[in-house]
Amino acid sequence: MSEECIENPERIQIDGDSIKHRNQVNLKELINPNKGDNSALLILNQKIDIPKQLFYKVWELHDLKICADGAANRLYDYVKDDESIRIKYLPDYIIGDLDSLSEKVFNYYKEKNVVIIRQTTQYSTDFTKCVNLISLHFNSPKFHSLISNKNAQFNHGIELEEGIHTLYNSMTESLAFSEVTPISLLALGGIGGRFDQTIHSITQLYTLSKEASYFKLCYITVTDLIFLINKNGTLIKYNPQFRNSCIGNCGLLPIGEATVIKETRGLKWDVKNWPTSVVNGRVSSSNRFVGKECCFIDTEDDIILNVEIFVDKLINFL
Ligand SMILES: Nc1ncnc2c1ncn2[C@@H]1O[C@H](COP(=O)(O)OP(=O)(O)OP(=O)(O)O)[C@@H](O)[C@H]1O
Ligand SMILES: Cc1ncc(C[n+]2csc(CCO)c2C)c(N)n1
Repeated sequence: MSEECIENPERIQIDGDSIKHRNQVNLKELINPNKGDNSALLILNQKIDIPKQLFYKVWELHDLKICADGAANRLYDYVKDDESIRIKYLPDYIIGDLDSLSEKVFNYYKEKNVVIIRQTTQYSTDFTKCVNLISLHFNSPKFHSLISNKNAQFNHGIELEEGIHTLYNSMTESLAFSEVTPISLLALGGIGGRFDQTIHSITQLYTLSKEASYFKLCYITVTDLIFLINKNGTLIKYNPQFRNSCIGNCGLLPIGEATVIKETRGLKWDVKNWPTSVVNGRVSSSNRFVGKECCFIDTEDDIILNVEIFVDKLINFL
């Protein structure tokens, strides 16, 4: 079959119910998780730059808050000198090799009984340590009994080098993925800044999709939401007012591997049988959603989607 590309009007009706799809993503739920999911906000080590109102709202909307190492400095600094606010926004965990966590911030959160776990391995990033910890938090009774041991143990009884990874690996042996409650994971600070860190963040989308698919990971930045679209048909749903006010352009980005976009429905430029590849310079960038309430993306392999967001407007819809 030969490739096609058509240009649609600014709004078209797409009947999502009549399209066979294996996966579904609700755009708003990437930020405001479905109540049936477990949810976590992961703060990575970059200056927090989203508007304060939005940050505090997103904080409230997530069950668990985790700082990757020096991200705790960023959280501490975000509230400037307002102690009455700082005390309200205590993370549940700080984890990492602790090379970037300042002594002042370490002492502050330690005194407030935040669980601070040191993991010294230089064979995984603090990001991965966080992701393993989040899964243990929601799925491992053994991890909970370690953490809740009131006899203050060194490093909460977790082996210093890679105890979290060891606990995680032994937990996954007996974990039936299909029975695990989905974890909505919103990550702040993983994109932009240092490029190797940014690419590492993208690898996590693929890794979790393959190895821990109960995670629904999405990055939020001041300009974008970035997440993975599973192959073989995904319906992306949104409220029309939300789309009109908060959403701009989008890009279908075959970062991990070249693929074929079998079909899209509801994009400004809809394609069929469209080979896409970074190497060959064929990427659907600067596209946008024109389906009134949904659009459909069907690819032969997983692909990354970025969706432009207007952060100042988002707060009105959360
Ligand atoms: N500039 C950045 N851009 C994107 N993500 C970042 C950046 N800096 C840190 N991060 C994320 O925050 C996490 C914690 O940051 P931290 O400074 O502790 O990094 P790290 O894991 O010690 O890495 P490195 O030793 O390479 O600096 C990192 O694992 C990474 O996921
Ligand atoms: C092939 C290879 N490349 C780089 C590193 C270094 N490294 C990877 S993750 C990490 C921790 C960052 O906090 C460090 C230092 C390695 N171990 N193996």
